[in-house]
Amino acid sequence: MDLPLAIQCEGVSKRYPHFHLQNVDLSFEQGTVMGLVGPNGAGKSTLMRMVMGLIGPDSGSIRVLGHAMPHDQIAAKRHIGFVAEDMRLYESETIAFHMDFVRSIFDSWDDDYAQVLLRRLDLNEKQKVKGLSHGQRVKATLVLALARRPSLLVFDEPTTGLDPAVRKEVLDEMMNALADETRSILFSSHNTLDVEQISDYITFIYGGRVVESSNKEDFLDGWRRLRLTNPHNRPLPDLPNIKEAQQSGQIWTVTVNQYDDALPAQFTQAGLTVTAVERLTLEEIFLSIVLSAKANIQMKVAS
Ligand SMILES: Nc1ncnc2c1ncn2[C@@H]1O[C@H](COP(=O)(O)OP(=O)(O)OP(=O)(O)O)[C@@H](O)[C@H]1O
Repeated sequence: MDLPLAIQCEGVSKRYPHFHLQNVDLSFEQGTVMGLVGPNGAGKSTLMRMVMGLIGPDSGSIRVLGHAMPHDQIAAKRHIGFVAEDMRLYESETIAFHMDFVRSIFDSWDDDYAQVLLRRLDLNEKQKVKGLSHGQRVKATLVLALARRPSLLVFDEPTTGLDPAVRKEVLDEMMNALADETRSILFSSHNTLDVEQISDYITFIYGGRVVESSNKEDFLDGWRRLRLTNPHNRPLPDLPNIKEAQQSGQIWTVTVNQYDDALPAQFTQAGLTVTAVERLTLEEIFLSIVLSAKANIQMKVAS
C-alpha cells in the first residue's frame, strides 16, 4: 500500500497586514528530508506553523501524513515532533520533568532512546531549564521530540546560534533519526551548508512565494556560473534564465538557472567566448536568488 505523503501543501496562502504568503505548493514523500531555505522574513516559520496546525491558512490545503490540517491536527500531532527556537519550556523545572511530561502524553515515548540521546548530547536530566545554555536548550527540545519516535520531525531553525560542535551533534541526531526509513524531516535553516548536507529536497521561499522546489540534485544542477570574455564588447544575449551578470573589463561572469548544455553555444553565437562553466553551492544560489529578486524590485520601483 502506498504511504501518504509526509507533507502536501497545495495553493496555501496566508495574509498578514505587511506580509502575504502566496499560493505555496510543497510536497515530499515519507522517508525523505525537505530543507526550507529563504532569507529573514520569507515566510518559513509561517508555513511551518501552518503545517503544525498552530495557525490556519486563508486558502489552500495542507495534509500531513494524510491528515487534513488544521482540522485533523489532534490525530496528526501524535506523529509529529516539533522543534522551534522559541519553544516554551518550564524555566524552573528540570529536563527530567519535561521528559516525564511528554512520556505521560505519548505512548510511543522510548525511555532507553531518551537516555542514549541524553548521553550522546551531553545533557544532565537533573538540570533546570533556566540554567541551560542556548545550545543545551535546543538539545533538550531535540531529546523531547526524538524520544517520542514520531514519523515526521518539523524543525524550525534547529541549528541557529549553535557552535560548530553542537551543530554537528544536532545534525548527526537528525540523520540518526532517519535510520527508520519511513521517518521524514521538514526543517528550515539559514545555514545553507546544513541544508545541502542532509536534504533530499529543497524549497526556496522568497517574499512569501516559492521560488523553486525540487530534489536537491536537480536544484543544484540547474544553476551554473559562466565565465565569458567579450573582447568586442558585444551585448549579452537576452536570455530569460540569466539571473545575474557582472562585468569587469572584457570579462563577464553570468549566473543562470535552468541550465542546459545548449546554453554556452548561445553565448558563442552572440560573439562571446565561454572560458568556464561552474556549478554553484547552495550558498551562492541563495545569494543569487536574493540579489536578483532585490534588483527586480528596485527596477519596478524605478520604472
Ligand atoms: N502573527 C503575525 N502577525 C503579523 N505578521 C506576522 C505574524 N507572523 C509573521 N508575520 C510576518 O510574516 C512575515 C514572515 O515571517 P516568518 O517568521 O514566517 O519568516 P521566516 O522566513 O521564518 O523568517 P526568519 O528567517 O527571520 O525567522 C514577516 O514579515 C513577519 O513579520
